[in-house]
Amino acid sequence: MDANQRIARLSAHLCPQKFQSMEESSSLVERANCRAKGGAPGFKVAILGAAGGIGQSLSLLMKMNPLVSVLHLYDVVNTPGVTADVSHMDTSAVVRGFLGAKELENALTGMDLVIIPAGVPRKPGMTRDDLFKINAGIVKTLSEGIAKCCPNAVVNLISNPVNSTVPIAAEVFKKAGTYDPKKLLGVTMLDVVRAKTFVAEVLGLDPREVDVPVVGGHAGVTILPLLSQVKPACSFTPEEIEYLTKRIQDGGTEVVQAKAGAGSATLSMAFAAAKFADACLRGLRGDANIVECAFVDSQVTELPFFASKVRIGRNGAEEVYQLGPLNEYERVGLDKAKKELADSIQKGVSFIRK
Ligand SMILES: NC(=O)c1ccc[n+]([C@@H]2O[C@H](COP(=O)([O-])OP(=O)(O)OC[C@H]3O[C@@H](n4cnc5c(N)ncnc54)[C@H](O)[C@@H]3O)[C@@H](O)[C@H]2O)c1
Ligand SMILES: O=C(O)C[C@H](O)C(=O)O
Repeated sequence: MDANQRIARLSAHLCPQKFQSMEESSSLVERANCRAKGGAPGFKVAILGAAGGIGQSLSLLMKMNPLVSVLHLYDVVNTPGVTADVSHMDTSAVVRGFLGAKELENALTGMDLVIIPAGVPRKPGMTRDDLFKINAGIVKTLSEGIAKCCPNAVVNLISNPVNSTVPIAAEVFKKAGTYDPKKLLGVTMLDVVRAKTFVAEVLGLDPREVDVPVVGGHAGVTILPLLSQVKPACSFTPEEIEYLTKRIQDGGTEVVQAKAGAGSATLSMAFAAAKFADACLRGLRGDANIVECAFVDSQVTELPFFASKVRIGRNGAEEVYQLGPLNEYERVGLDKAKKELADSIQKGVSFIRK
């Protein structure tokens, strides 16, 4: 291959839609895969909704992750620009962009981890459930693509309402015969990130030294911080417990109101999603003791899905931990959380079963 041919191939690399022929396309993909294998052994990760508020920052952060060898960026708008931009970062992951429904299958084929921040965000006055109408259909379509093209991938689902979108994805996978409960994880990491920040503020500690389990789900009262289990061990006054619980439960609304119509949390969410994805990749690699909170298929309560600490291993969420001892305040909170969660889960299931 002469120098001109090499340049032509490399410039087509960013935008598969510009390939001249299938032959060129597959040879290029092969070449990129070789490069990924040779230069940076690692995982293949797709971000669906990569051009959005979360998606762009998350693309940046995943391009920085040394465990990622191939990064596929998919959206229905603006992926070429985001892909060109992120691909100039001098880290080892090979970045490819995919634009529109006709490229979804190429975006998904061969992926180890699929992260989904696709869908509309809240505006002031809305609940997460108000997003169901639009986001349920988006999550259904993307899940159908995953079932077809990368049924063994671990899925990190961010799109709201998480309490319903995770059951939607599960139902799609069940219908397709590909459901592995260990591989579908609703991302509640932002609740944990907030809880660590707010608790550390009260205790006067570095947030990185603090551990706060947050269980239940990802909306209002379904977000249940277990302040009695904070590490390092500490005690709070009843006023502090009330303040912290409410602030953690309303963290999303705090950002929605501050953004005043310009969307919801994107930067802190991308940070949380990147942290969570990194934990999943370390688990897939076989690292021991990777434990994070996530909204998963669960037998911890009578509900089919629940957020709690899970151990992430080579097969996904390999172990789902019990809640541990709760105090009276948390038991009351758990009852409220379960009531709302039951309806949200059923709404997701019914959307697919009709
Ligand atoms: N789980 C959490 O903790 C958490 C936190 C923050 C936001 N969210 C949710 O994440 C979602 C995205 O938020 P955002 O601020 O990035 O929104 P955004 O509007 O900035 O970006 C969403 C992106 O999704 C894309 N999209 C729409 N339909 C698509 C489809 N069919 N396929 C692929 N991409 C599609 C859009 O083009 C857009 O680029 C919202 O539902 C929001 O509520 C969840
Ligand atoms: O609050 C929202 O709508 C977005 C997200 O779920 C969050 O917790 O920030």
